[in-house]
Amino acid sequence: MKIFLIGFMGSGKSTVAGHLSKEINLPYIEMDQQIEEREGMKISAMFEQFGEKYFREMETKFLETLKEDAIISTGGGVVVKTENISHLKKGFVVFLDVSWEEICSRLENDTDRPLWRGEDSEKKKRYEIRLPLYKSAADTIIHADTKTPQQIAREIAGRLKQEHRGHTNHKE
Ligand SMILES: Nc1ncnc2c1ncn2[C@@H]1O[C@H](COP(=O)(O)OP(=O)(O)OP(=O)(O)O)[C@@H](O)[C@H]1O
Ligand SMILES: O=C(O)C1=C[C@@H](O)[C@@H](O)[C@H](O)C1
Ligand SMILES: [Mg+2]
Repeated sequence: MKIFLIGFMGSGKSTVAGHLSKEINLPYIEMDQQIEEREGMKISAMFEQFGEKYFREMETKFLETLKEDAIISTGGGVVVKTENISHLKKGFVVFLDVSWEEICSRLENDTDRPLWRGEDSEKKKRYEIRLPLYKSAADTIIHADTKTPQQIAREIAGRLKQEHRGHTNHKE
């Protein structure tokens, strides 16, 4: 089974993926990192040299070619292309829903994320545009503002069990 963690930059996808991996004993993949390895360059350099559109194409290519079962910590912008959402739908999609205020506090000193730069109003606009996209792509939504990464991982594991029971019941 593929479990996709989706959410805005700083929502905790990478952190939670590590905990969930231990909780359910499934390896986790860092989508951004895999793209960097394939392309042999950092995402920030990709944005600078080839632009965002190129990077978005690399995200689609990653999803198209993903074979193994794993927990996938996706890139924060994976939902901006409709085509990507149909790939996500082949797995179980978990949206880590974190408020704008909490995102800002978590990323206060971040300098590494190419789209976490510039005017606050631009960043907030991006967040607001994406919120409904994350929600509609999700099979389940976790409110993740005030819980620890471990608590969130356990909650996801619980929802996966529910999902599994649901499928089993349908067959009966
Ligand atoms: N549940 C949490 N509570 C408090 N802080 C958290 C929580 N989850 C993650 N963080 C912190 O928030 C920051 C961002 O987390 P993380 O890198 O996991 O987010 P991300 O969703 O993977 O971001 P990106 O999409 O940019 O890769 C980190 O400093 C992390 O330690
Ligand atoms: O929110 C976004 O669009 C991005 C988030 C990061 O995970 C990276 O995938 C990249 O920096 C773009
Ligand atoms: Mg991450």
